[in-house]
Amino acid sequence: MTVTRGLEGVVATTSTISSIIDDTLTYVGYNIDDLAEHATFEEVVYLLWHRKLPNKEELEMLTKQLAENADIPQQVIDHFKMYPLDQVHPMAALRTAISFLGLYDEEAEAMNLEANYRKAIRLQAKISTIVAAFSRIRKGLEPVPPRKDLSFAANFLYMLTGKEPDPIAEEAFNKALVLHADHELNASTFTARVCVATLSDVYSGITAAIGALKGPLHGGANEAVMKMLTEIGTLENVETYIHNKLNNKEKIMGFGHRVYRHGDPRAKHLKKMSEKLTKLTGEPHWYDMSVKIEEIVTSAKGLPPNVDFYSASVYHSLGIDHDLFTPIFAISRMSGWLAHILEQYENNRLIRPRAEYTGPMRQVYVPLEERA
Ligand SMILES: CC(=O)SCCNC(=O)CCNC(=O)[C@H](O)C(C)(C)COP(=O)(O)OP(=O)(O)OC[C@H]1O[C@@H](n2cnc3c(N)ncnc32)[C@H](O)[C@@H]1OP(=O)(O)O
Ligand SMILES: O=C([O-])CC(=O)C(=O)O
Repeated sequence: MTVTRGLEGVVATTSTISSIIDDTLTYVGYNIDDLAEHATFEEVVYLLWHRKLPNKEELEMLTKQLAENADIPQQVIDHFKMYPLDQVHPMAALRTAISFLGLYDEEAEAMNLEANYRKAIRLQAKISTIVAAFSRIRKGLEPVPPRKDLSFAANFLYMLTGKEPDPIAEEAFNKALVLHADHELNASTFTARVCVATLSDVYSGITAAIGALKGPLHGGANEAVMKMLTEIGTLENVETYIHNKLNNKEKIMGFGHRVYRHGDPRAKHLKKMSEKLTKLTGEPHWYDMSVKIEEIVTSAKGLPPNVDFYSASVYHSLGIDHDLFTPIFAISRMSGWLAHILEQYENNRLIRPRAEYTGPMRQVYVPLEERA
């Protein structure tokens, strides 16, 4: 048996959703740079689910469906109020809430394509409301109900704060959502596909995916980046802090990638946004520190920043609590997970690799009373 640790380089499926070829990322063949510049998140959701950009009517229809399905059951809100709120991470709350939400979906167990598509709309619509409601409840505030007249990006920021975001914040948040929407067979998407390949239901697949995204080697890195920036505190401290970490063989969060060799094409967009937004909020030091960290890590280790690195200072500049950074990643990636889940169902085969056994062999069973 040949063991490929971490399944590096293993091609486990075909897919028509997104591609990473020669460090270029596309969604259904559209370069991420064009989508980041021009597309709304709603257009990207349509693209990932239908493999074509929507025309005007198709986009209006999806936008309307997302707006009409954004309310969440009162039971989810009441459930949040029962959590030990001072110790629950929002990703744990989100993971639990999505699973809980499935209990109130009459079609949760239905396995036909139409029902699964309707569930996709409901999940994409409700995840923003869930994250925003949890954030408010843990602060002792009442949730703000979703508005049907706002874009997906603006509606989330509105539900979080109770105030309509300004156009700069809406544009930045929309771009961040577009950039995070899908990424081929990343760990959380693979998790979702493994789960539903047993013919388990959509809610189970998404719950599993959220669990995988939570870890700091994957989506959790964006929160960890902000923790690092906060710990460093000033530009003068960057050099010593980063060199100490590297000397101790510790990883620098937000750097490196399993697939990209010369850099993550999403990072440059987030870097530009970070520069603009940190200046606007009068906190340019977050950007300056990030640039300095990038210089040191790139020259010492040859590792460029990934999507999580500059997104940290972008979300911070939008006034978002640091432990909501990964749930926000999940709001966007929900679109990709659902596209992959639907694709998996279309042409399913159980995903079941092998393990090379390296433990002891030919052991002799000893009765309990004779064991040392
Ligand atoms: C949305 C996303 O999921 S993007 C990724 C988000 N995760 C992070 O930013 C966490 C930090 N980065 C990492 O841990 C890794 O680069 C990963 C998990 C992204 C990719 O991991 P892998 O492909 O398995 O690479 P692996 O962890 O084996 O690293 C290879 C070598 O580069 C080093 N390395 C990789 N990333 C880093 C890093 N961020 N800082 C320092 N060294 C690193 C490793 O220490 C290792 O060195 P060695 O060969 O001397 O032991
Ligand atoms: O593809 C990966 O391994 C991780 C990643 O960048 C993502 O999920 O966006």
